[in-house]
Amino acid sequence: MNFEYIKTARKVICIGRNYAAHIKELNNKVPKQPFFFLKPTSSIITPISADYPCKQLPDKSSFNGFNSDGSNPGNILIPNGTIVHHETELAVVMDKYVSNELSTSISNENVWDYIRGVSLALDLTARNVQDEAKKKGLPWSIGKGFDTFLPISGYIPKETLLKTTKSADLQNSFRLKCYVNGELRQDGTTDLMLNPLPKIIQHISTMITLEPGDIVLTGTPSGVGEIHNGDVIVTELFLNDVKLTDMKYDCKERPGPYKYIET
Ligand SMILES: O=C([O-])CC(=O)C(=O)O
Ligand SMILES: [Mg+2]
Repeated sequence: MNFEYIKTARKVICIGRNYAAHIKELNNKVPKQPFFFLKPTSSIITPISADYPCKQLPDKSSFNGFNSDGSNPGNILIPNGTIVHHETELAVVMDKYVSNELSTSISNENVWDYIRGVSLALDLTARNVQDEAKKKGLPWSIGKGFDTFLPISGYIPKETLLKTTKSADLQNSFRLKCYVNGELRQDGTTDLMLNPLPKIIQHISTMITLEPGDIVLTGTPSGVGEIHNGDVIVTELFLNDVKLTDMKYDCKERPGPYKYIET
């Protein structure tokens, strides 16, 4: 697995509410314009395996930088008092500076000129922290940005995608699955995105310039739900019927003094 790409991500930017069924399950409205939020790179973890053993962190620490190969093998940490939801998402890795693009200039055909490859991500969300922020007009940064809230897979270059499928229509060919303790919770396909990749990238570029290496999360399909200390989360990314990658994480209690208290 190649995690080198994580070192070049200067930001992680995410679209919210990009699948109709997910909007409905959380009783939200379809946005009139796409909207975005950021996740800090300090929230990134990568899977633990024989090749990538769990990092020994300094006392009390829940993030201490990336290994020289870009990995940060760790468990999902559940902060005290939070209700954490899994959101499995397709991530794309940018290959170019993209700034102030016109809506006519990025198409389904040329969008892959802007993208270096893809990976599989979990946009973990402290739903009660986010719900309070939504109600009070406060930022989502903490609900989305706790340490370990961005589990991410190794990188799949676009050349592999193009070799794996004969179809030129990559946008509509990915499938995402998420299991909690063996139970299938999410199973969605990227043809259901309300804003497809060209629109996501073009829109972001009109407000925030995308830089090579930046990671863009494309929104979650329906089926989000709670995860708790002791749960095992497995998520999978397919291109048509071919599994591109998967990830497995254990959930543990977050150490340290944080406890969710209403703002
Ligand atoms: O927290 C939310 O529901 C917004 C979001 O990230 C998504 O739709 O993927
Ligand atoms: Mg999300």
